[in-house]
Amino acid sequence: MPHYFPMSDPTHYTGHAGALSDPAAAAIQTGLLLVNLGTPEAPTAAAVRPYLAEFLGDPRVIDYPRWLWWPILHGVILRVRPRRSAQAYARIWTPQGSPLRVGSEALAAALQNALDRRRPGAVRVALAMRYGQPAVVPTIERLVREGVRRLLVLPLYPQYSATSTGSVLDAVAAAMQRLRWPPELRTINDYHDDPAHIEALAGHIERWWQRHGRGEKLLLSFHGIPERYVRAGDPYRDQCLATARRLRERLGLAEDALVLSFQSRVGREPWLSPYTDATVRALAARGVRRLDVACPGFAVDCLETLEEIAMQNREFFLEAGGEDLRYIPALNDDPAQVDQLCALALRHLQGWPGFDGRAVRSAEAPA
Ligand SMILES: C=CC1=C(C)c2cc3[nH]c(cc4nc(cc5[nH]c(cc1n2)c(C)c5CCC(=O)O)C(CCC(=O)O)=C4C)c(C)c3C=C
Ligand SMILES: [Fe+2]
Ligand SMILES: [Fe+2]
Repeated sequence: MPHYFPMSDPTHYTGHAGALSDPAAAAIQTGLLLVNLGTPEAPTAAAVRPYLAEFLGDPRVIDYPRWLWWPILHGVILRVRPRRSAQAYARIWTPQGSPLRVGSEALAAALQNALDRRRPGAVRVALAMRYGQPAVVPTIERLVREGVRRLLVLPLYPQYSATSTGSVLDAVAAAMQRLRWPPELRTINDYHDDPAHIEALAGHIERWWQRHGRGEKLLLSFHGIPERYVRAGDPYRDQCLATARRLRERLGLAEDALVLSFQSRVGREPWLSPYTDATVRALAARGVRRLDVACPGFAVDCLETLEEIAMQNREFFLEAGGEDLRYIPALNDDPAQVDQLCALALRHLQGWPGFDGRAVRSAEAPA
C-alpha cells in the first residue's frame, strides 16, 4: 500500500518553501520528464531478477489475475528467465553500463542543451525509468523539491500502448497521489505520426544507406504485444502500421520493398504478427540475400535491438541462407531526433508561463 501525504517527511510538502531557500533552484519552474522502460543494474541473474519481477509483475504488462499469475511468475519464470536474460544483456553491455540507460542519458543531455539554446533557463530536463532506477516517483518528488511547479511528461515510446506508455502514466499518477501539492501536469501520449518524427527517421535511414549501400528489402520490426490487448482497444498496432506507411511514403519505397513484423514475443498466447524471427527466415527462403532492419518503435537502442535483432535474428537470417542482415541503429541522440523531441515538447508547453502561444514548428528547432 502506498502511504499518502506522509506528514513525517517535510520534503513532501515544502516544495515551495524549499525553492525559496534555494534561489538557484527556484529559477526553473517547468520540468520535462523523459521516461524510458528501464534496465537491470548489471548483466547478472541477481540484478536481472528484481528488474524482471517489477516489469512482469506490472498488471499493465501481464494482466492475468494476481492469484493466478503470481505463483507462475515467482515460482517458475523468475527461477529460469533471469539467467537466460543476463546472458543476453552480457552480449551488449558497455563499459558505461546498459545501452538503454547510456543512450537515454545521452538523449536527455542533448535535449537539455537544445532547450537551453531555444529557451535559455526555462526547462529542467530529467530522466526516469519505469522499472528499476532512477524510478519515476522519487524523480518527480525531487523535481518538485527543486521547485518544479509545472511538469510535462514525455514517455520515450513513439507509439502508444497501455503496456508501455499507459504504465508510465500509472507511475506518474502514483507520484501525484503522494504529493501534498502536485505540480500542474501535462502528458504526451504518442508521437507516431508527428511529421518531424517521420522526417527524422527517414533522413536517418537515408544517411545510413548513403554510407553503407542499400539492401534488397527494408524490414521494420516493432516490439510486439498480445493480440488480445489490441482486441481490447489498445491502439498500438494501428499506430505501428501508420508509422510504417508514412515512412514508406516518405522514403518513396514500393509496397513490397518494405516489410513489417513484430518481435520479442513472451509466453504462449498469440502476439501481434507476423513474428520477426519467422519473417527473416521466410525472406531468406524466398531468396532475399541482403536485408536491412530498422526498429522505429525504439527511441534508443537496447537489448531488443542490439541483441535480439542485430545478433539473434541476424543468425536466423544467415542460417536460412541469407548473406547479410544489417541493423540500422535507433535515432538515439541523433540531432534529428533531438530537434524533433525539442519541438514536440515546446508545442506541449505552450500557454504555460514563459512559453508564448506562438506555434512551434520543428523547422524552428535549433540545429
Ligand atoms: C517499445 C515498447 C515496448 C512495448 C510495447 C513492450 C511490451 C512488452 N514487453 C514485454 C516483455 C519484455 N520486454 C523486455 C525488454 C524490453 N522491452 C522494451 C520495450 C517495450 N516492451 C524495451 C525497450 C526493452 C529493453 C530493455 C533493456 O534493458 O534494454 C524484457 C526484458 C528482457 C528479457 O528478459 O527478454 C521483457 C521480459 C511484454 C510482456 C510486453 C507486453 C505485454
Ligand atoms: Fe518489452
Ligand atoms: Fe527480447
